[in-house]
Amino acid sequence: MSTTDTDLNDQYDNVALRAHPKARSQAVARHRIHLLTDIIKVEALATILLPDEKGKRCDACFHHPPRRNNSPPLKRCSGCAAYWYCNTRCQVNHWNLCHKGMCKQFPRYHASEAYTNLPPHQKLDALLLSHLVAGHPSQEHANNSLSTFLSLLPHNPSTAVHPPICAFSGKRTPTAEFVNHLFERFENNNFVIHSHLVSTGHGIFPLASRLFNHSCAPNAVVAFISENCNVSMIVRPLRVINEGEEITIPYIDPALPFHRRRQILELSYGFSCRCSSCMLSQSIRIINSPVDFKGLETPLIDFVFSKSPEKLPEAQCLSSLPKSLHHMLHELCLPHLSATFSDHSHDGPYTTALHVGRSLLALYCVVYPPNYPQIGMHCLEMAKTAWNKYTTEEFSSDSSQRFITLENARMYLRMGEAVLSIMGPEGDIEGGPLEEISTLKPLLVGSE
Ligand SMILES: C[S@@+](CC[C@H](N)C(=O)[O-])C[C@H]1O[C@@H](n2cnc3c(N)ncnc32)[C@H](O)[C@@H]1O
Repeated sequence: MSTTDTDLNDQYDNVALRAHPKARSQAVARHRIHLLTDIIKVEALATILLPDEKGKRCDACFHHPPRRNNSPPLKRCSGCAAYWYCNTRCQVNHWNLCHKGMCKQFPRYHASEAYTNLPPHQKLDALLLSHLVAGHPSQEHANNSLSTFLSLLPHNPSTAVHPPICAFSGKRTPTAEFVNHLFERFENNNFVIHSHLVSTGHGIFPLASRLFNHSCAPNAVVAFISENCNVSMIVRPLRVINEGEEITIPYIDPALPFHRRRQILELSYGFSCRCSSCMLSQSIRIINSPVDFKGLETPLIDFVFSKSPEKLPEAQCLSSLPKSLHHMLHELCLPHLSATFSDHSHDGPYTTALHVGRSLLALYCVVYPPNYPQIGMHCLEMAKTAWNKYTTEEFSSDSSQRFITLENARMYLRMGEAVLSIMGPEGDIEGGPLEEISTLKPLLVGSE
């Protein structure tokens, strides 16, 4: 173990670093970690909003002001007119974190050909790198967070050439070597910041990158919150994690088809995943010709909910998935179910939405570990769809059908609440799923 590992080991209550045969080190649980524990909280070293979010969220803490008439609008930086803040505190914090070093030069940089000709993903890297360098123009006086970032495994040390960054105004001009050194660590260490599964930006959270390896069957996930005029990441367990067990997070969506996951992990992160999910998926043969999923939906639902139609399974269903249902893992199946569900859950017919939505829920229980946030969010959507059906459709003579629909809405709300409470508050609290649950619950409970 390096000195950094030893330093890190002394600092955190829940996590210890151990050597790992392939990934340098791994984070293991110091003791049994229970649900609802914040395993670790890490403040961002640098962040960048996605272009669609600019002007809608605070550039410092990513807070999205509620859409109420009396809520104060975001304040715009009067220097560059391109950054927005909740209030003076956020503005001052961001100024000190990075904006001071680039405000003056930003409009010219943003309009330059060197920047505008970059493809979208490189623009994001260029801006994030500009933020990082503006706040940390050299290795001198590096704080803990920057030192940790510099200790991370680089992705492609020999080939990385940094994209054009915003000129820095300050005493020490950053050297190209230093900027490349930072950029080498971008691809395999940075995070997509999200609020309830919607991406809002990119960010650098060095300690989290240093600690957690990837698994497609992870036992923890990351959530992001606005705190102290900055964005913080919280790592939360999806289940009880035993003492000494490795704590893993997903770097990519575990629902992606196996071959796609393998490709991204090899290209962007430089390793082949050997997690239980990949080992199983490797042995599953899926035919490439178009498959009619329809005939398989009901057997899949029956298989996943065989113990109880009203309860989510306690274990991931992939390892016991019968061969006859393997085609449901075809790369077209999940996107097809998901698109059909979202079309019909908004515009109806709700009966179709609820049927397809149940198949999608069953498939989620195969590709995700229990308590994965997508499962909870989908259950909430199912509860809302059943409630829409209950309140808007004519049930004429058949009142038992109406009652079954209400019971279904209650069941999905219970399932969604159980999963999303494990995830806890994150992202936009106002209008977020936990708020939606507390609005919907009394309506469902009070109806007959
Ligand atoms: C964010 S870092 C994780 C921390 C890393 N273990 C360390 O010691 O700094 C990402 C890098 O760790 C390695 N890694 C992460 N998960 C891995 C896994 N499941 N198997 C092998 N290598 C892994 C890869 O080299 C990847 O590019």
